[in-house]
Amino acid sequence: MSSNVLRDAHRIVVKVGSSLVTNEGRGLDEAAIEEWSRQLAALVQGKDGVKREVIMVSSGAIAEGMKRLGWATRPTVVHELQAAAAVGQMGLAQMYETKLREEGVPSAQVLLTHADLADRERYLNARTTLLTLLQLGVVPVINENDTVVVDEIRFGDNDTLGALVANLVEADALVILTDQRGLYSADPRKNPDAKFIDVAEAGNPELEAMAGGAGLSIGTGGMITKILAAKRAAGSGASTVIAWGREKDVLLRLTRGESIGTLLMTHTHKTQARKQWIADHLQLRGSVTVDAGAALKLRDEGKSLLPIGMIAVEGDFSRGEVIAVRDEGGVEIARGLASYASAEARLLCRKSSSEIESLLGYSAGPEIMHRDNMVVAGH
Ligand SMILES: Nc1ncnc2c1ncn2[C@@H]1O[C@H](COP(=O)(O)OP(=O)(O)O)[C@@H](O)[C@H]1O
Ligand SMILES: N[C@@H](CCC(=O)OP(=O)(O)O)C(=O)O
Repeated sequence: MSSNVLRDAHRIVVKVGSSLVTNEGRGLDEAAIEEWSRQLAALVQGKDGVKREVIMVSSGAIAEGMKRLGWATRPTVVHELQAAAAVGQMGLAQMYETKLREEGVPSAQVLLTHADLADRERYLNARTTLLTLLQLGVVPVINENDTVVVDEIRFGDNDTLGALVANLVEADALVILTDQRGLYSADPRKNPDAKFIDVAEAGNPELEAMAGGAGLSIGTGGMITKILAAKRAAGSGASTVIAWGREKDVLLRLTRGESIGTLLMTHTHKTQARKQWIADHLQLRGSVTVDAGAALKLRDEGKSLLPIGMIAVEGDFSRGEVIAVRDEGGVEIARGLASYASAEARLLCRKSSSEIESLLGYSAGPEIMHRDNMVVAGH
C-alpha cells in the first residue's frame, strides 16, 4: 500500500461517525474525543515537524440529544429528531471546544446544509470562512445543521458531508474514522470470512458491491456512503482512508506514513480537478476587463485580481458566480468566482482596495477575484 498520501497531505478532513462519538449511543465518549483532539492539535501545531490544516466533521448530535432528553428509541417524527440534534449539538461542540482548548488549539463550530453548498454565494462564504479559519490555525468542527433541514434536502449521513467539505476546501485527504478497521469484501458483521481491502482505486464500481448498510442503529450510512464519499472526494483530488477510530494514534501514524485502514486512492490532481470543475459545472455569468498590469499579475505572477486593475464589468452576476477575466483585447485570461456582485464591481473599477468599505458600506475582502478561486488560462 502506498503510504505517502497522508504523509504528504497538508489539508485533511477527518470524519467521525455517531457510533464512535457517542459510544454506540451511550453518550458522548469523552475519552475518544479527547484522543482525537490531542491528535488534531498535534497535527495543527506541527509536532511531527509539519504543520497541517485539519477539519473535523463530527456526527453524534442526535444520539447525544436523545440521551440528554432521556429518549431510549430514536424518534421518527422529524421535528423530534431536529430537537434532539439541537440539544445534542450543544454537548458535542462544547466537548470538542474544551478538549481542543486544553491542547492549546482554538476551535470553531460550523453547521452546514445542502442549500449552503448549492447556492453560489453561500458556497463562497462557507469556503472563504473555512479557509480563513484554517489559516488562523483553528480546527473547524462541522456537522449538518439538522435543525433546519428536512429529509429531501439533507446530506443525511456525514460521510457525504465530509466529502463535500473536502471538495469545498480542496483537501488533500479525507480520513473517515469508523467502528471497523476499514473496508472488507463484505460486511464483517454478517460475513466472518470477509477479506480486508487495504488499498483500492476510489470510484472503482466493484467497491460499491462490497459495501453494505449501517452496522448498528446509531450510524446511518454504513460502508456504502463511505465508498461513495471517497469517490466524491476523489473528484476534487482527495484520496480517502477509512480506518478504525479507536486505533491508537491513528491520525498521527497515518500522517507519519504508516499504512492503516483502507486507502482509496485518486490520481486526479487537485489543480486539474478545480480547473475542470470551474470549466464544466458552472455557467459564465459575466466578465470583467482588466488592464495590462493586472493581466500580467494574474497570468505570470499568480496574483489575485484587485479592483485597481479592473476597467469594465460586463453582465449581471452575484457574488460567488463564475465570471471570466478578459484583457483589453477581449481575450479570456482567467475565470473564477466573483467576490463581489456585478453592480458592486462596477462601483469598484479602478478603485484601490482600501476604498471598498467606504464605497460599498462593507468589504468582502480586497480582491475582485481571489487567486484560490481562479483558474488562469494555459496554467
Ligand atoms: N464491506 C464492508 N466493510 C466494512 N464494514 C461494512 C461493510 N459493509 C457494511 N459495513 C458496516 O458499516 C458499518 C459502519 O457504518 P456506520 O454504522 O454508518 O458507521 P459510522 O457511524 O462510523 O458512519 C460497520 O460497522 C459495518 O457493519
Ligand atoms: N448530523 C447527524 C449525523 C448523521 C449521521 O448519523 O451520520 P453518521 O453516523 O456519520 O452516519 C448527527 O449529528 O446526529
